[in-house]
Amino acid sequence: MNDLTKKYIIEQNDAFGRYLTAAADIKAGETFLLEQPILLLASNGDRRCTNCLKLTTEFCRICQVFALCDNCASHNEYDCGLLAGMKDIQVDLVKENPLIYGLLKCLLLRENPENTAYYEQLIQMESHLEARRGSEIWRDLQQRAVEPLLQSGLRKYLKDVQSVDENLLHKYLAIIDVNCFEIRAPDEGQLRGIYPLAALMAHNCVSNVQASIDEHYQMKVYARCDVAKGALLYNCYTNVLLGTDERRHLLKVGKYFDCKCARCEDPTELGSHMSSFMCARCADNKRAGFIVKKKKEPAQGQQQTAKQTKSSATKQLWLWQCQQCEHTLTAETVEQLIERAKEEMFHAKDDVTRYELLLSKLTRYFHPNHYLLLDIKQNIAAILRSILQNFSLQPGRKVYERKVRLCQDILAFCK
Ligand SMILES: C[S@@+](CC[C@H](N)C(=O)[O-])C[C@H]1O[C@@H](n2cnc3c(N)ncnc32)[C@H](O)[C@@H]1O
Repeated sequence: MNDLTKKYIIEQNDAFGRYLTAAADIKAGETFLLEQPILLLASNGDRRCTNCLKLTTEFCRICQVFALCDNCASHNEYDCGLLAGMKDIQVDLVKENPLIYGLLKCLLLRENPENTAYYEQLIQMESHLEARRGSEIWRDLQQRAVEPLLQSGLRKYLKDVQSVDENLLHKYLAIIDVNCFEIRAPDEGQLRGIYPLAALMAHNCVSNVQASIDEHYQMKVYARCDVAKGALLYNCYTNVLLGTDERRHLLKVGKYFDCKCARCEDPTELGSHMSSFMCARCADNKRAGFIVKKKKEPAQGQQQTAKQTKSSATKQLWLWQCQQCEHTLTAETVEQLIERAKEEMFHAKDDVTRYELLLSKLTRYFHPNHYLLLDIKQNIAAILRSILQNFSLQPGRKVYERKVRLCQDILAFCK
């Protein structure tokens, strides 16, 4: 390891598990962590060449298990040799279930004596195995990865065979889901990478670090702002351009924790109003009022009755209320407004005129900074980009101006 190891410390507490803090002052823009992945995996059941990671339908002629494209002569010698020696396995079962490859890569890391240290790092990672047990994702992966792998017959060729059971395989899948970084694939689509040190950083919806991954899959993590010695190094695990409810939901179902960062806890999302609505009553009175989601003050003596379900109790903890006039919206109305807007966005797909009309219509109900309006702006900007790249369409000055304006609006949120 290089000198950068002096820039961070691994610590642990009950709230976050393990996390990183700054071991010294880190300046804005300064790189404090460089890391290579211990695993690179295809996403979404894609079939990718195990060597160059491009999409392919070809397989290695020697081991016959891993995908290998025509442009690549070979892949990892140890993996290929071990698999080639497994004479009576059901190769078709492996090929038909591409999610098996993630498991296979974890098992091969465990097998290879040269990779013991990497495997130790992998198996120590947070899995939230018990929270996943029996869930929908558990059942789905049981069917599409765990069972086919166990039925393929390759288990008997692995060391310490008794320990290679459903539990271990689900643990691998859970570790990947909780810890992976999304990476752009060399052709199209996404890959998933496991970077054990970078994965230790705790989450915050306003991060103080930025991770970038180069074409050789090396990750570089640098500070987005000055970070004082002793401060936590926070990465953002989710899309910063989503509203609080959406971010919290994704973090809960994907990473198994309730985000309590300052942005999630603040009804105005630190003044950005990315989840706020326009108050109709204030608009009637010719003033601007914004409806935000606030925690309800519990009435004195009010207690949750045994009959209340957990979700109804959770809903009752929140209130959508105007900061100016205290006018309220019910949670159902808010849900409907969002669902209807999403439906209309779906139907406007790829049509700039429909998007622009929708944008001006929704501005009556949603705060101009609302994340759905931002999403529409991004969609319009993407369409305008392709128009501007096509000189045969002879785009006029207005198209350029609109594109610049939209990009300025979007960039304002990325600071
Ligand atoms: C990528 S791992 C981070 C490393 C992990 N803490 C460990 O000990 O291996 C993500 C997990 O860390 C914990 N975590 C990260 N950020 C958190 C936060 N802001 N609040 C609560 N838990 C957090 C959660 O358990 C989450 O599933």
